[in-house]
Amino acid sequence: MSLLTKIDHPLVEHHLCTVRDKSTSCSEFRTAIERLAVLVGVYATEDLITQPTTIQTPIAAANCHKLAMPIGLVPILRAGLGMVHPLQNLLPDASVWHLGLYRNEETAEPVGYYDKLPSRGAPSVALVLDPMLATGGSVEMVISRLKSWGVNEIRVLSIIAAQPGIDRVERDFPDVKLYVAAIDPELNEQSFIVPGLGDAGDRIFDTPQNG
Ligand SMILES: O=P(O)(O)OC[C@H]1O[C@H](OP(=O)(O)OP(=O)(O)O)[C@H](O)[C@@H]1O
Ligand SMILES: O=c1cc[nH]c(=O)[nH]1
Ligand SMILES: [Mg+2]
Repeated sequence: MSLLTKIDHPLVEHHLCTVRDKSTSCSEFRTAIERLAVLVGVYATEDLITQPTTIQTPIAAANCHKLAMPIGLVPILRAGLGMVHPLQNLLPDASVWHLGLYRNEETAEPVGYYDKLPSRGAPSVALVLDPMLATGGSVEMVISRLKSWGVNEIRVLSIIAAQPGIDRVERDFPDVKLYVAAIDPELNEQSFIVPGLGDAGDRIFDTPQNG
């Protein structure tokens, strides 16, 4: 059974046009990433476990359901920060655990530079946030770290994922669920996703690297 969910939804298609377009402004890009993160987030949380509870409305008692497990959001710095607020809105009680990685420009291998996870207290479910899954190296480094921390269930939320990166994560971590808005076929020589959207972190934070 594949644990990959590619979200087919007209709103996803619409907002993907905005993030892919090189003429989209930085603020429009951020907003579209947030809208896509909500859409991916809804699908990535649709089977979270809830427990029954009774709520007193102004009229009568109502049978309701509350989320039953501690959930952690794990944005991969920097670009993953662009998905935090929309997911926090959906999951206001989730804790947020930051991990900082960048890709070496020559090798495309991930380099870790920020990790303050405590030795204990891992959430039951971790939602890893990163708009881009290219070679899969960054997300695999994070998955390994979360597993060694003790997270039981890991779900990766991405906006655009490349097929080679998906294949790699499915091969190395068959228990990890992937939720993506788009699957692109390939990577270029610099390991950028084709057609992709360029460098997500630079477009979110308006830090162009080449002019
Ligand atoms: O699947 P991979 O080949 O590892 O590539 C994906 C990673 O690359 C980007 O981060 P980047 O290194 O550009 O850092 P940034 O978010 O600080 O821009 C992106 O946000 C992912 O974290
Ligand atoms: O295409 C890519 C690949 C990695 N990181 C990005 O931001 N974009
Ligand atoms: Mg980047």
